[in-house]
Amino acid sequence: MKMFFSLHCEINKSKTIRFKMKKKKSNLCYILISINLIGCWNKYRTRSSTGKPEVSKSIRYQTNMAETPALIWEHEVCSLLKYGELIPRLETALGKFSNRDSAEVIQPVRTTVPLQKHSGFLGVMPCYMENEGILCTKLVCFYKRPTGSTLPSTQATVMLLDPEYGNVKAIMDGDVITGMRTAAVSAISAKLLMCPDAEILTILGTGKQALSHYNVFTEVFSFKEVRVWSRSKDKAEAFAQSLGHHVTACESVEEAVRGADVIVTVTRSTVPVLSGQWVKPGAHVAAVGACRPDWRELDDTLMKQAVVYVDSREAAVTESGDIILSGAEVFAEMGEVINGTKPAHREKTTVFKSLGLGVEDAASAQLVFDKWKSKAM
Ligand SMILES: NC(=O)C1=CN([C@@H]2O[C@H](COP(=O)(O)OP(=O)(O)OC[C@H]3O[C@@H](n4cnc5c(N)ncnc54)[C@H](O)[C@@H]3O)[C@@H](O)[C@H]2O)C=CC1
Ligand SMILES: O=C([O-])C1=[NH+]CCC1
Repeated sequence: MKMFFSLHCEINKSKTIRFKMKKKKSNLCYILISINLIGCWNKYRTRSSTGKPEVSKSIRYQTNMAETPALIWEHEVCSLLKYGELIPRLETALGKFSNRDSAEVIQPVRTTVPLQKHSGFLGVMPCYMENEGILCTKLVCFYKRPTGSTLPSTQATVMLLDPEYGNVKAIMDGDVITGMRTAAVSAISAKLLMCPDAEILTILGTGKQALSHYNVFTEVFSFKEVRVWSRSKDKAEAFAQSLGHHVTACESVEEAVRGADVIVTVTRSTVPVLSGQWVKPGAHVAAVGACRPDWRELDDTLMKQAVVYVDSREAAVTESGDIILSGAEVFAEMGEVINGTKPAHREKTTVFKSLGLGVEDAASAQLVFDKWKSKAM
């Protein structure tokens, strides 16, 4: 691995400046550090009456308190984030979110800016967890791509900030976080809501989320059968083969979901693909796609026959086409079930409508950062 050196500047009581060299892992880090140092020097140096540069109080503040942002790349996030550690952190975060205690979590519904020309949206997802000292925001662009498009459906970046000073502590890849935290939250919903003897898992869709969902569901549970479906049989077969010979590619949604105990919908569809007619009574559905008020994955029959759980009530009634257009009632948030304030109806057909929350990104990013720091030491 390439090693770079970063320059660290310290100011002692006599206002003399010391520069220290420190090993860093990336050249971009090095560039950022240099920019930061030059910027902070230019901004905060003052001229004394003798015309010589003098260090003001502000630079002491800046150099002592502000740290150079860490840049944490996709492969690093990938190697640092493990479901075994992520899942408990997300359960805690969802529980705190549902307490609606502003000292625990402040997390508004994401702001979305339409990118009309590109059939997409920029989502801004801030979150502050005061008691834990976590201030975070994710920027995520997501798109309604035409069939056959090879462009990514989502691209995300996560930023962690120091809540006291407001400086950025870390900028990290958000794609792995988005893939893993979304799948982990679906697995939490299944852990709480699927029937205890669940044997058959079906995944509708064969993209990024399909893969992260397959990974976590097979790591955490022991299904006897896994089925996958995609609009193109070839894609479904290629996906099934890439996962192993125990995975079956199905021709139709109906064939894929009949008799399944757990169904994960991870498509980019904007119209219903899953009908309640085909869903076994008592099955659990984790519905991950359709995150705009006019997008659907599930039909009205399913939405009305199921007990509906969500990640956030506010987000559900603002962003979920499956909830808004079906008129289905939200029974509980996942966090309420975790907190024990709402029951988990395992015996009934359940839908967990996932939209994705900033608090999930914040908890995940802090975990990545903690591990990155302990490795860097
Ligand atoms: N709830 C959450 O927290 C999150 C939700 N998402 C959403 O999850 C969905 C999947 O995301 P990715 O796996 O990253 O996307 P992807 O582009 O990697 O995969 C999408 C899959 O949907 C299939 N598909 C596209 N149009 C379809 C249609 N009309 N009917 C049936 N299948 C169709 C594609 O063939 C592909 O298999 C997207 O809607 C995305 O916006 C993404 C991230 C987080
Ligand atoms: O939570 C998230 O990152 C997203 N939800 C829908 C698209 C992206």
